[in-house]
Amino acid sequence: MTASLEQLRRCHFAVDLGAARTRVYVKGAGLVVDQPSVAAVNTRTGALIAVGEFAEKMTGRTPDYIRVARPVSGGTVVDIDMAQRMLRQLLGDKVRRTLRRKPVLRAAACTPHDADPLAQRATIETLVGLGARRVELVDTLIAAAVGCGLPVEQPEATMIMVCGAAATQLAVLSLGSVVNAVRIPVGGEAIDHAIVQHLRLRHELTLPSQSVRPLQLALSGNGLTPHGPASTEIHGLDVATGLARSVQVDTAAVRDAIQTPLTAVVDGIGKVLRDCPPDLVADLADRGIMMVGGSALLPGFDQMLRHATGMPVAIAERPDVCAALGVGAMLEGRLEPISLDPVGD
Ligand SMILES: Nc1ncnc2c1ncn2[C@@H]1O[C@H](COP(=O)(O)OP(=O)(O)OP(=O)(O)O)[C@@H](O)[C@H]1O
Repeated sequence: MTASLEQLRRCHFAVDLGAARTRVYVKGAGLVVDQPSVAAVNTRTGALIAVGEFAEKMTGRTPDYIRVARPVSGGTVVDIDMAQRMLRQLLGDKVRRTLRRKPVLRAAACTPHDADPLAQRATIETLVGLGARRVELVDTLIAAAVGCGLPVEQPEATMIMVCGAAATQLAVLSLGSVVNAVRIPVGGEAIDHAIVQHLRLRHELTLPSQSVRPLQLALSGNGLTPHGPASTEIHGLDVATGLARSVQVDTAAVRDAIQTPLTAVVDGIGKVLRDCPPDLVADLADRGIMMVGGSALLPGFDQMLRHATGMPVAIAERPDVCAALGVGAMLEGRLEPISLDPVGD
């Protein structure tokens, strides 16, 4: 599915439409958009009121006539029209004018490794609606690996773990291709959800829908590991009375609450390694796993994986924007193509 480096070099901009955030890389200008994938619409007039950070702030605080929409769900564009309007607004007039000047506008887009043809079509249509005459698709796993500087083009194994909002994708790469990959439908959202449920059931506390990142609150410091704080104070609303209340939450209990989603991720690592050729697995014992994606920032997640797998685990320098920077590097021609042409007899 991944386009060739030659095709990507001819693209003018690249888009990574994620369930949580949208990133746009414009050739020659760098990362110009990194905003939540959210749009707010006036349902009476159909007009777009806000996009990105501001629209996200509106979530849960809107009157009847304003709808806050998320056009991307589970890594797939579910509302093409809304995604186009959101992207147009996020790009702004200046960037759009620059792109419009290209005689044949070419775009690249990151797509999950296992995206089905319908999901791929939806991404392509979204960008065609923005004026792109050709759209190249790039596997998010490869883009992220390039973005964090892994030597993907070498004949040695590298393991990348893209920890997104809706899903975690894991792959072993070698010679510029995916050798084996899995997609686990567990990401930052599932972990947040597990904590919200825990607070509701154990402490009868609800958290305002979007104002706080429940995870950050509950796991302040290094809460995912036993070395973190023993308890942490959380502010929320009492389930029964609706009044504001604060509780001391035991971090060990929170750790247990998120064990189920995190176990699925550990199982995924085992699954990828089991189906890999032994030589590549041997490479990985030294090289380990590289974590990218926003959820890689979950405090202590890397230590937990290190403990569970016994492998070295590292977090990329800018984990959240790796995929966008990786596809950007391909657009700028910073990646040398590997030659796998027949060498002759
Ligand atoms: N510092 C942090 N600590 C914990 N979680 C974080 C942090 N920063 C971001 N996240 C989580 O990372 C997720 C967003 O990651 P990212 O931007 O990679 O997602 P995405 O690319 O939009 O998602 P997907 O790849 O699933 O479509 C959110 O669930 C968010 O809660």
